[in-house]
Amino acid sequence: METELRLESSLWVGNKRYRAVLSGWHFNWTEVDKKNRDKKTISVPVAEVVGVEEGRVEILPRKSVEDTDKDFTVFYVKRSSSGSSYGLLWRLGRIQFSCPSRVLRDQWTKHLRTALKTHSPLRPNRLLVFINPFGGKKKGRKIYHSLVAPLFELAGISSHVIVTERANQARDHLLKKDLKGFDGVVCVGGDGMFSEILHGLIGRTQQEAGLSENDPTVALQPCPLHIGIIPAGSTDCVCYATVGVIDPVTSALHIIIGDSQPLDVCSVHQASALMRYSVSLLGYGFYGDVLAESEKHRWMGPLRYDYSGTMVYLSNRSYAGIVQYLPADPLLSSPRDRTRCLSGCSVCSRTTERLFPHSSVYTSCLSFCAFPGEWVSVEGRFRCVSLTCMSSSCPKSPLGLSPSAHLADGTGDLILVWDTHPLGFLKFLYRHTSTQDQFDLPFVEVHRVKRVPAKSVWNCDGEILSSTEILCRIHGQLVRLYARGIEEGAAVHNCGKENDKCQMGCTLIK
Ligand SMILES: CCCCCCCCCCCCC/C=C/[C@@H](O)[C@H](COP(=O)(O)O)NC(=O)CCCCC
Ligand SMILES: Nc1ncnc2c1ncn2[C@@H]1O[C@H](COP(=O)(O)OP(=O)(O)O)[C@@H](O)[C@H]1O
Ligand SMILES: [Ca+2]
Repeated sequence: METELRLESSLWVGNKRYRAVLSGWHFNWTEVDKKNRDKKTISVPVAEVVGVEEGRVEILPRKSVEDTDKDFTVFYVKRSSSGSSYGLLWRLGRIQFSCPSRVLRDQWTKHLRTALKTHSPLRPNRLLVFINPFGGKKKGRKIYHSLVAPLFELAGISSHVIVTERANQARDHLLKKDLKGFDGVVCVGGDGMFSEILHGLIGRTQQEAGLSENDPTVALQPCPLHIGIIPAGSTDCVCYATVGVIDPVTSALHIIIGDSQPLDVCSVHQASALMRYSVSLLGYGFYGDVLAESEKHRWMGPLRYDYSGTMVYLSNRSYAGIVQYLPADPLLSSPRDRTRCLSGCSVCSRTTERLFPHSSVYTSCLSFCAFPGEWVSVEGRFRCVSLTCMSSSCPKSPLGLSPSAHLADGTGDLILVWDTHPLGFLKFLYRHTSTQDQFDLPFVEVHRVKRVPAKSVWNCDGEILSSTEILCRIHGQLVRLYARGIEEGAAVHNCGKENDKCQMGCTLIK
């Protein structure tokens, strides 16, 4: 049986005395007053300790070490509310302890480092980092070098950094080059850059497994490498929907501590050829037109979407189409159940039990054999048709395209917006920016699905598809991100209590 590490000592922080305790999953320190009474305790899960250094160490504004032999510094994750966003900001906390002897100091640093390894086994040692210097406001390089690289260095992570010189360079690198020794791949950029990494890693994994991505019936192999996203793009939807905030430091800390968030991926085929993979918005009609229009105005940066959205809305278009879908099991969850997929979500973990560790077998089973229900077909004129494997929340729409969608349940939400008068459609769009229910409109339908074939023109995570007739299939938990889902600050939960998870692990939408 594994012996639990426990260490308890009286240590000093400045001129205050503390009782520091390392036990099991937690490291905590309590100020003790002159009469030996306990004051405030700070408790940090060992998995959230970023690093332990001998001496008195600072990393900001630059690294400095005062090499004293009785001191040690602990860096850890500190949370703060993010104001407008739903998730929590993570910041680097720091505490400098003084020990009565060097022997005790060495005991503390050794025990803490051992505990770190034991309690967070997915911490990366070596990362491959791709920076898109032209994403978003073109600040990718600066964001990485000033905010992220010092944290990686502090955590002892070595990174191989590639600043891309062309589109698809990151994807091609992942498909062809030696990836031995890397624990994960990090992209610094937006959803387009993430999509390159996604395609490279899924493609490489299938190549190595001898599987054909062109076969829509094949059970794809899950990717062994984790993906980290440092947001530096225009929409940054995948980051927002998996972390809850667009903040490079928060994302870097999730990478460092080796958080792991599985993600559903939708494969998009035409006839017997793979077109793309999608995790967020696969959208026809309005969203396809906005993307096509926005590509002409890339020079505007992120504002191109606001401009193009307005222009496309004013053009007042609708499209004839046929959409068929295979509904998911309604007993498991529904897109109208008013829950949210948050960190530790039980709907996703129930699926996890079935998918891991033999995910390929069960993915195949869920999609082909064990799945109840029949194909449903709808035909008519649509303003837009969207399929999303996750909520697709982003700063423009904090609850997202489908607020109750799940990151890793093996399903996607299909949103059908029938042709309607312009003000009705504006109401639908506007509701995305607030907490009002965009599905509670007579011309909107939402279905939780496993597969969809359709005829249209598509925006696939920010890329235009050349074909209109497509077959989509959701592959549960095909990739894993360095993230943990959204941690909510002060939310109202199913049980009615604040800041207390309900038994389902989900919370009511505010
Ligand atoms: C009257 C107010 C209207 C507001 C409408 C708000 C609806 C917003 C939903 C946005 C969902 C975004 C899903 C993510 C899409 C991205 O993959 C894609 C590419 O992003 P990037 O690589 O960072 O450029 N972004 C888009 O397709 C932009 C859609 C904007 C629609 C207005
Ligand atoms: N060096 C480069 N030059 C031009 N395009 C690039 C480069 N690196 C990546 N790209 C492409 O730029 C597109 C947009 O990148 P992204 O980082 O998502 O920014 P944004 O969110 O502003 O669209 C992606 O599709 C990606 O393939
Ligand atoms: Ca899903």
